[in-house]
Amino acid sequence: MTDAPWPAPKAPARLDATVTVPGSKSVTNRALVLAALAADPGYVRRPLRSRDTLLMAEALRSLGVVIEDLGGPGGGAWRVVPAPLHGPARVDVGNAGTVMRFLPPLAVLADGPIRFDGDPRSHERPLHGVIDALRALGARIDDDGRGALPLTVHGGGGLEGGPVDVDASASSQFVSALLLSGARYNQGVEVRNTGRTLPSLPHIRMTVDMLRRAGAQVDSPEDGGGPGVWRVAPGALLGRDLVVEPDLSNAAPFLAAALVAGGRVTVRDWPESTTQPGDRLREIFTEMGGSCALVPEGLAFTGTGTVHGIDRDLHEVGELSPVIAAVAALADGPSRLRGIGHLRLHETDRLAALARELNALGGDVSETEDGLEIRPRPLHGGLFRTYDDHRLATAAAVLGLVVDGIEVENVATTGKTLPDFPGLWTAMLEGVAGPLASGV
Ligand SMILES: O=C(O)C1=C[C@@H](OP(=O)(O)O)[C@@H](O)[C@H](O)C1
Ligand SMILES: C=C(OP(=O)(O)O)C(=O)O
Repeated sequence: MTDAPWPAPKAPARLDATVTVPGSKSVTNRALVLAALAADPGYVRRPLRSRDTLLMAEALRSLGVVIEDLGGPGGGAWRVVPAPLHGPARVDVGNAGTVMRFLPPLAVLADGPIRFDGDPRSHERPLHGVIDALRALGARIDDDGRGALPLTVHGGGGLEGGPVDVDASASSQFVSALLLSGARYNQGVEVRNTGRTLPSLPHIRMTVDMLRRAGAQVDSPEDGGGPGVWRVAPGALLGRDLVVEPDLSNAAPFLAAALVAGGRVTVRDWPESTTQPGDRLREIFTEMGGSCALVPEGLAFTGTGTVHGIDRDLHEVGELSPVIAAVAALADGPSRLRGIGHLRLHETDRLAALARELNALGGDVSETEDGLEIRPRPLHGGLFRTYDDHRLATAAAVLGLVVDGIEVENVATTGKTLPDFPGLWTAMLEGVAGPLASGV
């Protein structure tokens, strides 16, 4: 990346903005997969159009699925017309966990070889849970033996399916991946997590919820289905007409802005009920000193500029950690962020990157085995390196609101899940931020 660093803007005295956050990555990519596997056409409205979701759409198209862009305001809509899945095809996963994990279980249904590859980092991210499980269920996969990309799935036009053990301690996406395609296997699928831990449970709940809304019969541990066991019965999936919720994890930096700079930021169209982990921000940022209310327009979040430290297990909401760490570095007391060892396997080693970059600005952050200890100290300006990680870049923008001279390396990396983050951020500081979503 050769672009000049982005000078992160300082906040005005008091924020007062209403923000439209684009659609959820996790919902958009699940919706695309489920629509592609359905028995009839469906609509994905207000989809996120970012690198991760465009890669998903392109991958499905390369397998024969028709995805028509209907355009329209507020993200517009995609019409998804399922079709028999064909190989040979090549899938570029970029560095999207959802693409590299969700699509191999779908590719086994195709009638030819599907080659998967992506960014250099995608070769380091764990995929063994998906590869081993698919092999145990009867799939033929060629890889280089590391349990990672690149690989070829030799689609045989179907899969027997049935019970399978998976160690999902490295990523909840292993479980979600198998469940999403499981209804299309002859026997369905029964996934048992053999790992000692399981991150990001809300994302598995999202998978279960979206499968059920598509007509699948799913048992989960939460309905007494046995600890760590999920079952999807074989059967057809329905095409849906679905409106994608705003991405609440990407709402994090905007809410954090009100917290650290003081003032109010309202995020439009905050869902009343959701499986997105970002909904926990209401509680986490309230504990850190803010207050919030669901108002007709969305979630109104108010801060004073004074932030408190927290001691919290974040394993269910790991993707919120980079922004929480940035806020914690500006607090009036220390923080311990626990239960997030799996973040070492995300877009970058997020624990190492956050500690290194915050310390380079004068902070006092240490890595623990499963998290971070953050002892706030006055920070100074400097270059914040982002390691091709969208959430490192948005975390740096939060620091820049109150610390002079923060420059963010490769801010364009935010495009993984957020189109035009700098534009949205600047508009927030000017008090507007984003087109009205209502009426879409
Ligand atoms: O299923 C999903 O949509 C996701 C699950 C989580 O992955 P991990 O369980 O690997 O943390 C999360 O961090 C990621 O951003 C999105
Ligand atoms: C971990 C993340 O992404 P991915 O879907 O690539 O795993 C993330 O968005 O924080």
